Amino acid sequence: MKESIGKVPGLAVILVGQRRDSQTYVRNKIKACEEAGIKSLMTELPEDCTEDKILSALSSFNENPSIHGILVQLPLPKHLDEEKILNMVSLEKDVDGFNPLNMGNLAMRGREPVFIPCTAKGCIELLLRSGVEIMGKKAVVIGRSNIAGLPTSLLLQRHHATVSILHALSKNPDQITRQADIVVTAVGVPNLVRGHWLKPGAVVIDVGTYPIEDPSSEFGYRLIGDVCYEEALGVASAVTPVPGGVGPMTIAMLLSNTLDSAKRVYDIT
Ligand SMILES: NC(=O)C1=CN([C@@H]2O[C@H](COP(=O)(O)OP(=O)(O)OC[C@H]3O[C@@H](n4cnc5c(N)ncnc54)[C@H](OP(=O)(O)O)[C@@H]3O)[C@@H](O)[C@H]2O)C=CC1
Ligand SMILES: Nc1nc(=O)c2c([nH]1)NC[C@@H]1CN(c3ccc(C(=O)N[C@@H](CCC(=O)O)C(=O)O)cc3)C=[N+]21
Repeated sequence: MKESIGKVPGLAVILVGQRRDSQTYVRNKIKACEEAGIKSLMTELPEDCTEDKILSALSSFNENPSIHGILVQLPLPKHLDEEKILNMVSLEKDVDGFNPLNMGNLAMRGREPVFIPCTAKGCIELLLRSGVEIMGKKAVVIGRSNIAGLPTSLLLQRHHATVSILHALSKNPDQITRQADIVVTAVGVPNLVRGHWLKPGAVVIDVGTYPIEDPSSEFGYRLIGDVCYEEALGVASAVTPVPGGVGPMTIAMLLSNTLDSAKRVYDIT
């Protein structure tokens, strides 16, 4: 019998407000935890809750020895100070990697973050497991948000890609993407990346998800990505689908970070 039996990884999730997309993502994360044998603890707070309420929930999770990972679902309602809240998540339990200190360590040479943000880690994992070489390759990341674009560009850089970052004010984005071996897009604009934006043989990772009405689907909507999938398939060597691509990888990396955190606490290698 394994020594680790009885030592169960624990994840605490804080969800503030009633956003339908956030509720879906959190539900998916909790379901994945159950399937993997990770104990999850969910705190739901109303849209108008005070910052103190969240900080005190975080403080109790930081102290709780059976919680190894803490996740504050983003975005938070406007009246809350996101930086202050994320700063409160203990570095050792920051399985989302969104504590500014973790993010800073991801950006700085010679430093190691305790955890790498899940979407970025999921994108790199997809590349590595598909045998796509990153070192020395030209990568373009479209989008520079703290949650997706920025950490992905930093992580590609850590893997020695030559990285360009495109954003809403970039001019002639297609000319830049056409030079790229790897294109990661995290914008949320459907069909932004067309077939002619791509170099033949490029690898395309589509992080974007945009809900469109679809009465025939279970929840009345379905998700589409940033990439014009059919066009891209005709030019690229590989394209990740939406749904069923980066989304599930993000969740898998959350579980992986939570497990790593628990192993560290229980001193299991
Ligand atoms: N599958 C998953 O696991 C995840 C999916 N997502 C999805 O990824 C998408 C992006 O999310 P998130 O990063 O949080 O979104 P944000 O809105 O925070 O960021 C969007 C980024 O895209 C840039 N942008 C906007 N319009 C354009 C454009 N026309 N051309 C180029 N860049 C543009 C913005 O530029 P600027 O900085 O100049 O404003 C910004 O950097 C969403 O669809 C979201 O649902 C996000 C996280 C995880
Ligand atoms: N603190 C925090 N951490 C996050 O990691 C975080 C967040 N806040 N806020 C929002 C974004 C978005 N995100 C997704 C996770 C899974 C899917 C996912 O599993 N998508 C499925 C489909 C889901 C569906 O059907 O709605 C798929 O693409 O196949 C999508 C998006 C995590 N985020």
